[in-house]
Amino acid sequence: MLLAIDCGNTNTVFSIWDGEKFLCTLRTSTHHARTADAYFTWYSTLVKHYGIEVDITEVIISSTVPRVVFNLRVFADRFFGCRPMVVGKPECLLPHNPRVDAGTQVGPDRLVNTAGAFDRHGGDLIVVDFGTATTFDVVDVDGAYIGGVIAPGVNLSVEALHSSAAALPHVDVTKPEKVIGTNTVACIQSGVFWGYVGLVQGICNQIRAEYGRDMKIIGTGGLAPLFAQGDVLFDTIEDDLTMHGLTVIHAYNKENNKQ
Ligand SMILES: Nc1ncnc2c1ncn2[C@@H]1O[C@H](COP(=O)(O)OP(=O)(O)O)[C@@H](O)[C@H]1O
Ligand SMILES: CC(C)(COP(=O)(O)O)[C@@H](O)C(=O)NCCC(=O)O
Ligand SMILES: [K+]
Repeated sequence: MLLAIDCGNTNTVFSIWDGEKFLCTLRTSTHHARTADAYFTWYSTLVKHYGIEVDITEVIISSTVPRVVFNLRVFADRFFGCRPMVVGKPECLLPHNPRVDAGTQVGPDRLVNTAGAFDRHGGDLIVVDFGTATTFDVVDVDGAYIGGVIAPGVNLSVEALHSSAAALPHVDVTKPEKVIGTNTVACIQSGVFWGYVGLVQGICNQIRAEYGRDMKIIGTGGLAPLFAQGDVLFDTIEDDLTMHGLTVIHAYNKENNKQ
């Protein structure tokens, strides 16, 4: 069985696969100081709770936080006796190499999103990932990541307003009924929600114009479903895109990586 780990700046998600069959997803917050033993305590409690028979033999990791990889490697080695594949390391092959400026360390989550999206949809894509940052990943016709956009994440913007303006409270991001807010909370919600709708539409239009071909837009990440409500921002929303990408890269390495 495969354990696929997607570690973002906010959340760490484990998903367990028996061949092509998806078994379960486990989610915790990301902390670089969490030890291998702490991961195992959390993991085994949940697996027991769900009553799943699990026998992990392989592990693949994508992490936007480099420091967590050490403890996840120890976790894989100590409890499953295996050496994980780590996306972004030279020994982990990608189905298509990115075409970006020399020396650029592309976020592994973006490489994984690209692989997952190309496997499902073919090329000419924009993947919009509403994580800690809001990223736009452009997938070329042949499946290569060719760059994109990094914008501040939705929750980061909310926190920045609250921490820098004394009279502004922290608000939950929801879709407001009206654009013109008639109280402080409604005004902030409107600014964040409609601001991001405009940001996504504007950036996707400009990417399309610069790229010069029609492109499909795929939404993913924690807050994507919120932005799908009623507005035609995406062609599809796929919460499992990063996990799917990890299984694609894992299978590609099994087939092509003989080291
Ligand atoms: N199901 C959800 N509903 C609402 N907010 C969510 C949900 N899942 C994640 N979030 C929030 O969305 C943001 C991005 O989450 P996530 O995609 O897990 O980020 P990352 O991959 O950067 O760790 C976080 O601030 C998180 O609190
Ligand atoms: C842009 C990101 C911070 C997004 O991370 P996330 O929001 O998923 O935690 C991450 O992909 C990253 O650290 N990228 C490195 C720079 C780059 O991709 O060009
Ligand atoms: K992410």
